[in-house]
Amino acid sequence: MGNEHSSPPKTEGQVDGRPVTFTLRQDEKTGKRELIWQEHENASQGRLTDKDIIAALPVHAQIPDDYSILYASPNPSAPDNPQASPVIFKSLLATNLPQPFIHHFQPPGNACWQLRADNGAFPNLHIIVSSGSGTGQAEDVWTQLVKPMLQHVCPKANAYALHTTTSEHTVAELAREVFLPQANDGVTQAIILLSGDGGLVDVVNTLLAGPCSKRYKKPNATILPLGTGNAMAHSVGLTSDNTMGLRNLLQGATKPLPLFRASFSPGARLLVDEAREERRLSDVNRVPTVYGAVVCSWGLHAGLVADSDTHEYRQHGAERFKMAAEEALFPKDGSPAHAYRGKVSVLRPLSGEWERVDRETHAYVLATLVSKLEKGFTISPSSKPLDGKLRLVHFGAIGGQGAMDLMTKAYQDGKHIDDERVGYEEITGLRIEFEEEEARWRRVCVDGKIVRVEAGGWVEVRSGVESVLDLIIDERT
Ligand SMILES: Nc1ncnc2c1ncn2[C@@H]1O[C@H](COP(=O)(O)OP(=O)(O)OP(=O)(O)O)[C@@H](O)[C@H]1O
Repeated sequence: MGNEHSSPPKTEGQVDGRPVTFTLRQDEKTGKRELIWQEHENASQGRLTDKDIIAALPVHAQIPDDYSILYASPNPSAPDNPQASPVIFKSLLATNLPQPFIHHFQPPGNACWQLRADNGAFPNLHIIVSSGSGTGQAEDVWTQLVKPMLQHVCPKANAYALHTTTSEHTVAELAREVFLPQANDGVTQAIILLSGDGGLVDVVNTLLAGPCSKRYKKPNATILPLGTGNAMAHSVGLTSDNTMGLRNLLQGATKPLPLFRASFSPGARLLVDEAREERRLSDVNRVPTVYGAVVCSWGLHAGLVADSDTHEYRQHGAERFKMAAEEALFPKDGSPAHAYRGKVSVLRPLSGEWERVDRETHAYVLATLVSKLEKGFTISPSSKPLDGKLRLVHFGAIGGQGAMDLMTKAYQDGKHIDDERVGYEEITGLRIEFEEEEARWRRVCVDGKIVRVEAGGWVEVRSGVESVLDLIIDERT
């Protein structure tokens, strides 16, 4: 009793039928676990680290000592092929594992996988493989990781619908033709999205575009980090291990996905196909509207997302944002970084009054529901996963170097918010009235989509939109 240095748990067991001795090590500082097994029949040792493990699942109620350990293993082809899945699915059968290992890696009672079998009926399971997201890894991640895992865990593995995108419209069409009518009919649906934030936003906007019936049943969705920024995936913590979101899928529970509404003046247009084409936005009560779950911005952020959304830039993955930021802050013609002209007003919690931000020019105006916009870029350190709080980050035209310094601090765990030049607060509304002649300075980013507002136009963002989708997240991470 009271022995602080007790030896790590050990058991005699089997791996795939071969006798072994298991040892479960836990790092005192990080708390991370490692399962090591020593084979009895030869001198070889096997090991699995915490970050690679997807789940430990009981094999059968009548053989309580047997567990399948599902894990992700590095893909040897990945270093030479940007479209290859970084990891592949593997499993092993383990008998008599140390109890603390089972306790930690067996999905908890409220885990979503079980929850989805509502009233004993299996949900309508949809897999969306977004071939145009990120650097194009989604198809290989499906083949090498998600599909074999589903076949392993799901006895009705063939009872899913696989949808591979063929155009930028695929996800919205699917949501309009299948997800919305089924949700309105009260059908339980689970959606596994192999895409970036864009896939999620397309689903949400389509679910909100039609009328909701009284029987509306929110679909469950889970996202794998296969886009460029993957803001949602990074912000809810599902990239903190090596399983590409599969641990989250098997171990997480559902939580409503908070949304904001961005309403625009009548001339606002969505820019598509590298801004070669423009489209009208959907009207909500005759007001052009886009819903978002991640970010609405104007200024530097919107500009660099828009400028880097080309085939050429996309090949650079998340680097594309840094490359475009460099060009925006230090223009090649030697001119200074742009000072964006417009009136910015905010609505604060518990206040019914719009209050003007006391500044005529701006460099960065960004309202967000999440903490990270890309890996390591902590734009809103106070945001907790799916807390539903809209937060504003803003600063004035402080020159290219000043803005670059603040962005660098955002990569240091969000230290920019301690800088006195940065405004950071919780809001419930944001309104921008644009005072720019040139169209490129009137571009607004909503979750990666770019909306160009007409001269003299405006955008108004409000939090607190009723959720239409539940996201699966593992809050223990
Ligand atoms: N086969 C395809 N052909 C054309 N466009 C596609 C195709 N598949 C997906 N798209 C479009 O590509 C875009 C990809 O967006 P998504 O957000 O998923 O990835 P991303 O922009 O790389 O990542 P993030 O938003 O996380 O930075 C979406 O607009 C989607 O509609």
